[in-house]
Amino acid sequence: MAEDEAASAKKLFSASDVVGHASRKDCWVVIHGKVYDVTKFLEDHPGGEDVLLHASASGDATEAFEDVGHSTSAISMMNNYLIGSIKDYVPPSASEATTIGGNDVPPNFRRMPQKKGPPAPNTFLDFLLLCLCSALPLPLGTT
Ligand code: HEM
Repeated sequence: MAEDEAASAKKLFSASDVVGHASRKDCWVVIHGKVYDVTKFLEDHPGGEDVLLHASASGDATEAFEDVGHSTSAISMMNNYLIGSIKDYVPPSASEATTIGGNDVPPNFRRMPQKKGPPAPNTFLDFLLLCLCSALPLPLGTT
């Protein structure tokens, strides 16, 4: 039946559940809202254990994982380490500054950089033009 699905759904974790599993003896990574226990994979990971530990400590390894451009065989290997998924997962693309469970900042509290709009380009020119126009005498009745 849907045993595969049930197996891959596994446990539901909250963002804070995954905090504190970033050591050589206990290393979880969160990728696309799924939680992987890669402790046993650390030594075998072709990219090295340090990147996994670092990605684990960052709270959400999705971007780091995607940046590497893992092969399809790497992606299919991931199932071996799947232990569950994150409840109410907020993808990192929704906020670059937020890390899941990184520091107890709620996902909807984001410090987005305030983008300043460009200054109005012709304000000064408008001003000059106004001065010029009001300084010019109107040539009325000069015929
Ligand atoms: C369960 C999770 C992961 C699995 C199963 C996995 C598996 C693999 C595999 C099989 C490779 C060899 C190249 C390939 O086939 O694509 C690889 C390379 C690599 N992985 Fe991972 N990986 C995982 C997570 C991560 C994470 C979270 C990072 C974080 C940055 C990472 C960084 C790298 C790097 C830097 C390489 C080396 C790429 C290269 O030398 O070209 N991996 N990984």
